[in-house]
Amino acid sequence: MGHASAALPVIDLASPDIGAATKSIRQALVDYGFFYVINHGIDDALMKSVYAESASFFQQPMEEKMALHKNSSHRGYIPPDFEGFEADAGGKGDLLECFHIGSGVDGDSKNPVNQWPPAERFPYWKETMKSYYQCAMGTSKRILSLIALSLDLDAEFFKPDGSETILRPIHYSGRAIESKHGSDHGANAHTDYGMLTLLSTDGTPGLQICRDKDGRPQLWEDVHHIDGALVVNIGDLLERWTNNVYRSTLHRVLMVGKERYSVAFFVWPSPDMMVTCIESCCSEANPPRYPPIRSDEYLEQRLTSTYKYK
Ligand SMILES: O=C(O)CCC(=O)C(=O)O
Ligand SMILES: [Fe+2]
Repeated sequence: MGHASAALPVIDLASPDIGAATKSIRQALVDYGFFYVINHGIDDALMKSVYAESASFFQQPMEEKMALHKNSSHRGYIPPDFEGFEADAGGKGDLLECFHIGSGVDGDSKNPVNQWPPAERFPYWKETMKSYYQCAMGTSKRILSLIALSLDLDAEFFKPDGSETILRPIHYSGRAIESKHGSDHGANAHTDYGMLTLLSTDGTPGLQICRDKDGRPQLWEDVHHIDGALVVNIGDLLERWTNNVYRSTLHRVLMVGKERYSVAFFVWPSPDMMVTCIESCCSEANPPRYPPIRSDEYLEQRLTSTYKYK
């Protein structure tokens, strides 16, 4: 693609050497805000089923998909050109289409906000997505323990309870559709908002990171695909929590003239968690840059400025 490839570290989640894994994660998050994980515990067969279900949903006519249009709980189908990421240059929409599935997948009847494709036509959709959600949550917790240890915190510090976590199957058509904002990117340059993102792709290239968002010209590096590995990155909330010691890195997805599927999993802390500068990330010489904020307040602020829906 004519770009340099990012030399992201590969973290082996099955390694018994926790000290070494913790050290590599720290370095990765200081340098890139991104890394790969292998031996992550998500079964290959499950992964394939998620892609198969995702493809069968997105291949439907637009009217069928729009019947599950994103609701006021931000769950459901999001058509192309709908999101306007704050970080993008001219308010252009993304060409991707995606589907948001949140908690409540664990049978939480207090939170019945998810939408599901009709079971007659999609008999395995819900079960498949539920299984993936649970596996990805397990993997995320293991990664978050290592991140906590890398910050001299208790391994259980981040305690995601899943209530704000989102599973998001994504489809890029590969065609440059007629966009009302003139976008030509699958996903425009953005940072993720939350704590941690787990990303799986079908191997089609397009994902790029920019380590210095203020550099001109911006330098973009390809994140190449490693079979069986997941890409992990942190979001703005964790950057803020670490007083900018760990980086929430700008990334985007270019259209390469080929259809592309990916599956993102965005992990948030519990809604009532106070995000207060982590002790090992500040000192007298480097005082906290941000006031404390509740995790749910921060999420609300970010969502309100991203989505144009009413
Ligand atoms: O599809 C991808 O590879 C990246 C998606 C992404 O960055 C996002 O959904 O936030
Ligand atoms: Fe992202």
